[in-house]
Amino acid sequence: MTDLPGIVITGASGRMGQMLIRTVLASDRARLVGCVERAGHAWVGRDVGEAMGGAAVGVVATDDPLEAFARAQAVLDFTAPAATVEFAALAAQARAVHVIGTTGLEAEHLHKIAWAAHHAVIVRAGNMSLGVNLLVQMTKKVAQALDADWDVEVVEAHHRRKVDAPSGTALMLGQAAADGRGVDLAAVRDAGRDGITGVRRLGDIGFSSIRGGDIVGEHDVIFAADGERVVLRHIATDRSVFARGALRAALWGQGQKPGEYDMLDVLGLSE
Ligand SMILES: NC(=O)C1=CN([C@@H]2O[C@H](COP(=O)(O)OP(=O)(O)OC[C@H]3O[C@@H](n4cnc5c(N)ncnc54)[C@H](O)[C@@H]3O)[C@@H](O)[C@H]2O)C=CC1
Ligand SMILES: O=C(O)C1=N[C@H](C(=O)O)C[C@H](O)C1
Repeated sequence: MTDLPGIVITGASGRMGQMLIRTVLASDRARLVGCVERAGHAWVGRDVGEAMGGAAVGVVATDDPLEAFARAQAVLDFTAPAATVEFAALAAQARAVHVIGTTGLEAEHLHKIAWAAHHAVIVRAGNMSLGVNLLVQMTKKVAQALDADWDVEVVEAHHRRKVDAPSGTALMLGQAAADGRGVDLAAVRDAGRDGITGVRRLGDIGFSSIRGGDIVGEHDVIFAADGERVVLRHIATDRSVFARGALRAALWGQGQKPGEYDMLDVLGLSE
């Protein structure tokens, strides 16, 4: 039992944090050794099982990430960009595999994460589900097959509390379409249309975001031509799909060389 990889979960009280706690506790391939929340959070100092309204599980939430990471073989991190950058440096210091699910990361954050990956294994993906990662591959293939007369639009829908847009998944799908077409996404990205936008530019990849209620995560990639449309769709109905993917990534990362990986590497879907 004690030889199983020890897992620390950051952002423990969050929507994903709580799902990750349940997933790791239910696993016979890993053990929960720590949970981290931000300083001042009501969970700090409390057993996380009790904080979730159940029985004690023997893990008390801390606001000291380095102390927790030092006891872990992997860190599952679904928090916020500034926190994730800090955790990347600390996980590298502790030589723990850092699984990053956090989205909304910008160039400055990605640069710091890439630096940490010189010293430790990092697995990062805007979506850890098997289904979305298959959709990424399908999107690239369809984009390869269709010319720029097929307008590409990525439409995503999420719960009302999501803070970033377009979603990390939408950006992965847009990147896959751009890769399939052999173009630079930054040059063709069209997000946040409003007002007199002018006609659609040939070759652009458009993004639209819906926010409402408790939607877990829905993504369509639409290829629209004159007279016909191809629509690729993924619907997540339960956050457990992301948590299972994250735990799988943590186990896969044990013994890998330092570097930055994604879920296509973990799932063996890389080309
Ligand atoms: N890659 C994937 O498969 C998925 C990614 N996500 C992403 O994960 C992130 C979190 O999503 P949710 O759980 O819905 O958000 P949430 O807001 O419910 O949870 C975030 C948690 O992080 C904690 N946190 C923030 N700063 C912290 C710090 N410095 N130290 C410790 N804890 C800190 C907050 O207190 C909160 O408990 C988002 O970026 C979201 O887009 C969500 C689902 C799947
Ligand atoms: O914030 C969420 O909830 C989700 N975020 C990820 C994203 O930005 O794509 C993954 C999933 O769609 C849920």
